[in-house]
Amino acid sequence: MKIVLACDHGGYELKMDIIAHLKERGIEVLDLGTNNGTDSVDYPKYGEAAANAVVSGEADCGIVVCGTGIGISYAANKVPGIRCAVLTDTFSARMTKAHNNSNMIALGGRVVGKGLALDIVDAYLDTEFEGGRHQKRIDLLTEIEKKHSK
Ligand SMILES: O=C(CO)[C@H](O)[C@H](O)COP(=O)(O)O
Repeated sequence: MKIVLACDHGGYELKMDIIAHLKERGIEVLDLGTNNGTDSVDYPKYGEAAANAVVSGEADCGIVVCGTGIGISYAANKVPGIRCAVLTDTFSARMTKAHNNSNMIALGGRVVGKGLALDIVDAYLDTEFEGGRHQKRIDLLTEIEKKHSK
């Protein structure tokens, strides 16, 4: 499995903690920046870049981090085919895979601490999509996307 990560300056430290954790788990990582927490950068570029890596198949899923997780999730969700959830708890982390089959998650470096963030990442990665009635709902989401991309 290969996971793409990207962040802005507000998410840099947490992203690096997540990368270290993923490597400990033996997971391959693609890091698209930003590369420090001091220079101010614009989260839309990083969210889009990570999302592109997911929809192209270069990565299996993505984790993006900004100050709150919100702005960078907006950017990722603008890319057709992306379902990116902002997460602050482990129950939602499990559900967003089991029910929503999210292919990206977003975290806030100024919101969640390292311990909780790593638990969220593990809960997301270790849960399987349940399919069934949930697939029908995801298909409905895709229909909305298609309708509005004309
Ligand atoms: O959380 C974010 C977007 O949702 C950004 O990280 C945040 O807005 C950056 O703020 P600043 O430029 O003041 O560091």
